[in-house]
Amino acid sequence: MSEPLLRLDHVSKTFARGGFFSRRRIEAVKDLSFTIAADKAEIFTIIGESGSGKSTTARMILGIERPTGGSLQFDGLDVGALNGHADRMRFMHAVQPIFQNPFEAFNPLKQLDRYLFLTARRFGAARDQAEAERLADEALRKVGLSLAEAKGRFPHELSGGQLQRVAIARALLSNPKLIVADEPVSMVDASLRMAIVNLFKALRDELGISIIYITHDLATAYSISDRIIIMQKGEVVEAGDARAVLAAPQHPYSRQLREAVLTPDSPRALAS
Ligand SMILES: Nc1ncnc2c1ncn2[C@@H]1O[C@H](COP(=O)(O)OP(=O)(O)OP(=O)(O)O)[C@@H](O)[C@H]1O
Repeated sequence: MSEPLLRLDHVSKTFARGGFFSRRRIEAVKDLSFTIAADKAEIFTIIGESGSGKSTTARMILGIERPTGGSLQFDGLDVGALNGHADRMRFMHAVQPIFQNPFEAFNPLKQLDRYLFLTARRFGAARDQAEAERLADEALRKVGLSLAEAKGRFPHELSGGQLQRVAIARALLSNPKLIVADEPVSMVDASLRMAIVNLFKALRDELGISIIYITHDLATAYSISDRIIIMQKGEVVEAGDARAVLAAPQHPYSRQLREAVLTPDSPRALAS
């Protein structure tokens, strides 16, 4: 079997909190292992209540936080110890983040097209302005927008949903293999959530990009996930194929997941 794209091997993260006399250890993530295959793109969902360790996991996969135990490998790179400019650049091209609040991802005083052109020059290998514009337009069209719609506009002139699409377009400019999306729709209007998460399906199917989708939203999680892990207090309490977890739910969270399928938000999930 070929090497996986991403391998988490008994990954843990412990934080120390408090002062000298009242030092407490917080085990944010305990003994987490999973892989994402290199040859088949998938949407891998991490679901769990607040404080279950989802964001800490995302931050370790993105190389922002170092694990205190275990190892994290991405395409032959040790993510916990990225050394040298070439390795860091290769990693940053291949793994792109999407965060919860798109308004925090952009400077409010900077026009959105500038971001896209800069990213196209830096990551997308555009050699001149015309090529940067072409690549930016191509990326925006993949998320249902166009350069004409974004040109000259500031972040506050777009809705949260549109801005999250621009953030996804920017991520696509580096041709990533993996997108780590941490609560990407929790600040987006409920009526637009499905449209954004359905975009992830298109990225998986049409561009072969794997997505790690982190959420506590059961309806969207059920609708788009190939595999799911359910975390509670830093530990995986249930894992497997999304439909299999739903077919035989063991954990209260998986039972809620089953009920979420029956909400008006996800009629398509029921029908499929
Ligand atoms: N930098 C830090 N220093 C100390 N403790 C931290 C730090 N980051 C996270 N924690 C703690 O680790 C635990 C897991 O937090 P984490 O943010 O990963 O959970 P989460 O599932 O993403 O929650 P949420 O959905 O609220 O973002 C929590 O108890 C949190 O308080």
